[in-house]
Amino acid sequence: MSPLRVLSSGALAYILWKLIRRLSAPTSPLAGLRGPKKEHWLKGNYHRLFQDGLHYNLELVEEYGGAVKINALLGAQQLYISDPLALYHIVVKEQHIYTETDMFIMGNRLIFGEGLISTLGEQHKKQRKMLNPVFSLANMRDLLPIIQPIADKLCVMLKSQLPADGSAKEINILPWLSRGALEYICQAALGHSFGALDPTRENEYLKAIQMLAPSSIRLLMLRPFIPFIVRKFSLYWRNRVMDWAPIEALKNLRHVIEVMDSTSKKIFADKKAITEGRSEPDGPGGLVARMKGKDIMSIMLRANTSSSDVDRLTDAELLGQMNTIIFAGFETTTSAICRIFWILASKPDVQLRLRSEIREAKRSYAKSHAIVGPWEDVGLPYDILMSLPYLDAVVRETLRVHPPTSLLSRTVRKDTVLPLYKPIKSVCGEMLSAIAIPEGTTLIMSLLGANHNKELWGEDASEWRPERWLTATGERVRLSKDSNSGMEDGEGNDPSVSTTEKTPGVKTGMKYPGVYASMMTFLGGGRACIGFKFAEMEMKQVVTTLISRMHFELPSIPDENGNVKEIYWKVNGLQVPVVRLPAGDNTTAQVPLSLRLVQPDDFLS
Ligand code: HEM
Repeated sequence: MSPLRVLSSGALAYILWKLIRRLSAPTSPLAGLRGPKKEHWLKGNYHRLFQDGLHYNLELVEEYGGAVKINALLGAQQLYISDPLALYHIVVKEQHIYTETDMFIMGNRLIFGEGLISTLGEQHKKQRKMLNPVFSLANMRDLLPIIQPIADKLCVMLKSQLPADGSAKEINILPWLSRGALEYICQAALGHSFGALDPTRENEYLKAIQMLAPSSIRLLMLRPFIPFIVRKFSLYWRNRVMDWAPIEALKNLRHVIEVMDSTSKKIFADKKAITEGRSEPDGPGGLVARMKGKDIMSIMLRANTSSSDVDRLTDAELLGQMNTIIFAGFETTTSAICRIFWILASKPDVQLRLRSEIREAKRSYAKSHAIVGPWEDVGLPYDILMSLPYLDAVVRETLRVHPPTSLLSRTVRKDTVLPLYKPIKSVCGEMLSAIAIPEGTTLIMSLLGANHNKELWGEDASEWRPERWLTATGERVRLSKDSNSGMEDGEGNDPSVSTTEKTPGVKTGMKYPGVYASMMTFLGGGRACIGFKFAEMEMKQVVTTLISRMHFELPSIPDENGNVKEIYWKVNGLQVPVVRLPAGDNTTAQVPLSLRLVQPDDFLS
């Protein structure tokens, strides 16, 4: 029998076995909960949630409330959660019960080794303890001026494509912003440049990291098999299966892993040699010298060397953080920055107001520091950049309404009861204020549903309205103690503390347990996004640099068939911007915008 036959027969047998077991199982423990009907015998409702699922996700919450029973793959039933109290229990109070799924942890371990997204329990806690200080405000402050040249270079690359007479040109900004985000994270995380902003330079690592998400998404349907394969087959047999399997995406993924692994080992060895004084950094103008040891990897290596034996991470764990951080910080940030420019292009009044605020801040900083030259060239220091009210409101509101990651899963590790802030109606009409959940149940946390919850954000929850983050006089609203004050690790995320009714996303003392204001975009608790301050800083730096020099508009010129490009964002777990038919193919990720140099009247008068 051919390897393909063996594989497909094995997969079919596994699917049938799972289906038969599920069908013959006693009534599902979630049977009393309401939710949508199964829409596909194999995929349940999953394809509706994860493929272009914005409206489907929001309608689920609207119709069934904060806890919904959904049909998952292979006949399984899962719980879809957006209730704030339930999410607080899941990510903060009882996070040891609600852990990452085996599929997530084992899949990540195969790809990234022993990094933060591949570990659980004490090992994960130990890694967070080492890494949290690396992302401190002090380190972000130091990093910002060092990475400003990336935004400047990105600006030069885009500007060089524009007509000097001020007329507009359509540019697909996605590949440029993606290259910029890659350069940001590689320099900041590794203190290493792969020359991502130089289009003439081919680089295997860059190609590999860019191929990682698409290859993994193509293998989505194989992911449920990962725990079984990892438990039952040794590394030798897993590699043999990879060799045999006639699945292109699997071979691509293997290549990606090999390239990432060999590159990061080489950079790691060089960095370790410099940290331990066995090797000299590059010359005075070189990146290593310019970084002054402020990159995340160098800080981590120094902290590790000086830590006690019990706290020290192994080389495998340190190595595992490199690709993890780059992967976690690349696609998400690219998506968020693209979204901001798309919004600015769609709302010229917002763009003008934002540009005026930035000009004012740069001029005033230049004046107080006797900096001469065009205001556009002024790089703002961290504290000023982070405190610009309108910029902050635009970034915050974009991340709230359009969270780059919309859904995350957890497995319940022991029988438990999940309390709800707002009771839901059961199948028999009873109101439930808590749900009994048996061990082994999978939960889907809807970050999207949480960020659009009308109960907490108001009737206009799904509207993009930056003013909600501003006072009547245009200052930043006061946020709760834990929302943006360096709280990094779940402590202090109690949703009932230090909130006021005027804080966006807060009602009768209840808020979502997110690390970033009251939103769930970066999650909360011990597994919250460790890089959220870096992401916020990068987004603000790129936006201020680019809109100081360039004006962005939606495409308006019809193609040869008279069709104008309309950008549409598909919510597929991650957000994918495409151009709708007939001007586009509705599939290829792209953000074509019309760009021109800034003119004197591109400011508020
Ligand atoms: C707008 C950009 C970003 C968004 C929306 C985002 C969102 C998230 C979310 C929702 C999680 C939780 C994932 C889970 O529990 O499964 C997470 C985890 C993580 N993020 Fe981010 N992230 C962003 C940028 C970054 C950046 C720039 C970095 C690195 C510099 C980063 C590094 C990480 C890491 C290492 C984790 C795993 C944390 C852990 O498990 O302890 N992220 N991120």
